[in-house]
Amino acid sequence: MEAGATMGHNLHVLRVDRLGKRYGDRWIFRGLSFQLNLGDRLVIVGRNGAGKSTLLRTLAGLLSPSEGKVDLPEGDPRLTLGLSALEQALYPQLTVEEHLKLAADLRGCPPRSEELLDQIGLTYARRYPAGQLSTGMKARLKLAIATQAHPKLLLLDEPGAGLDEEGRALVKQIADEQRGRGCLVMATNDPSERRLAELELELAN
Ligand SMILES: Nc1ncnc2c1ncn2[C@@H]1O[C@H](COP(=O)(O)OP(=O)(O)OP(=O)(O)O)[C@@H](O)[C@H]1O
Repeated sequence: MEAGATMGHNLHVLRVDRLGKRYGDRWIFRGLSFQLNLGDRLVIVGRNGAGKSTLLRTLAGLLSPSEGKVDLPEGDPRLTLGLSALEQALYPQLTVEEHLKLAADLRGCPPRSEELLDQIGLTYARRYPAGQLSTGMKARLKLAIATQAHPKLLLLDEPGAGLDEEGRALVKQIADEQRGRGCLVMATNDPSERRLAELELELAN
């Protein structure tokens, strides 16, 4: 599959070349090639176990490819890449605002805490420890952490899971903002989230 404009163009944000990942001798996906340019939004769909999270984690550099390669945006990946995923751990004892500060410190970027707390609707919960947050509140905090440095490549794994209507509107807002900033890759089977992206890749194994 090839998404976005011409291959060989050097304005790409993400380029994936014959990418494959296997666990043991079982291939989860193989031969994936595509390119995303500024403003491109791609949704990855596929049944449970099809490999959506595995692909996102491989794009994020958390898993190494079994074959092929991923060209990430130029620059420090702590600033150019943001990932929000269900399995991502939060620190139960740290508060919402301490998470934002820690994430900013680790990235070496300004914390933007006030603005982010307001955007994710958690200003009232800024001093709650993460261990006391509901599922949807945790999902909102992960979105804030992923978008904190305005990454060129934003990777969202089932961002709407656990979110209420206002939380889903937040996902749409983030997807819209990302268009002007870089590109978005989102794994989801949710029909309303699928509509947020112009490009679609279906995984089947
Ligand atoms: N560390 C691992 N070792 C071996 N197999 C794994 C590992 N992680 C995932 N898998 C397998 O890889 C396949 C793809 O899993 P993955 O989580 O990427 O699917 P998914 O499409 O994101 O599923 P879902 O829609 O349920 O979130 C599954 O069959 C899973 O069991």
